[in-house]
Amino acid sequence: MVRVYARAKLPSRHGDLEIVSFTTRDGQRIDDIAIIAGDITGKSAVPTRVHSECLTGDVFGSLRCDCRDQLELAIDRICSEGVGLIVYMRQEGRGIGIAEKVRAYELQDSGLDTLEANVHLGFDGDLRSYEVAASMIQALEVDSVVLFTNNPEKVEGLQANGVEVERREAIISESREENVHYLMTKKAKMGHIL
Ligand SMILES: Nc1nc2c(ncn2[C@@H]2O[C@H](COP(=O)(O)OP(=O)(O)OP(=O)(O)O)[C@@H](O)[C@H]2O)c(=O)[nH]1
Repeated sequence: MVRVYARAKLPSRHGDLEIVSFTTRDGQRIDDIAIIAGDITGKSAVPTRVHSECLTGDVFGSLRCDCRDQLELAIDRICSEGVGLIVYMRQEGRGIGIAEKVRAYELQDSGLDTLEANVHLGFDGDLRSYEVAASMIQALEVDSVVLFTNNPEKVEGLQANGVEVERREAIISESREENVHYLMTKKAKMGHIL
């Protein structure tokens, strides 16, 4: 479904990485990207994080969620192992986009939890699909992955789209006063394993 479009070196403050972009089969550029450490082509049990964009956390360091902590744990892990993959999916706000996510935060500030806020706005709790992520992993010719996630739906979503997940590894950051309610809601209502 997707193919590699371009790849370039990405020296980073974490270590030497590579960035890869993709197109659909009919040539449309997609915004989702892969960040790679080492040589993953044809490899099994590649340490892999499929990360959903979180502008507030990933870029601005918001403490409302654990997104940035998880991203940094994953980058440090693949850099220290010298091999691994981060598939960075532009599925901001579990797929509702940044404008609606801010509205969802507004609703959470007045007492709703993260799921109730989505529902109040007329969305399902999670709109993400893992079809494109799976296709990117396949386009990179990765044989199988060790997936860093606490979300069983992510494992199932990749497997359903043909990715061999050798095993899941938890990716747990320190909970903070600002995100403990969010983390507890993910555990209680969204099946996350913390
Ligand atoms: N709609 C909505 N999205 C949120 C909220 N907080 C964080 N997000 C988004 O949630 C996504 C991350 O999802 P999480 O449920 O934290 O984690 P996950 O990716 O399902 O699971 P892990 O692999 O364990 O991290 C990112 O796209 C964030 O922008 C929120 O309160 N509402």
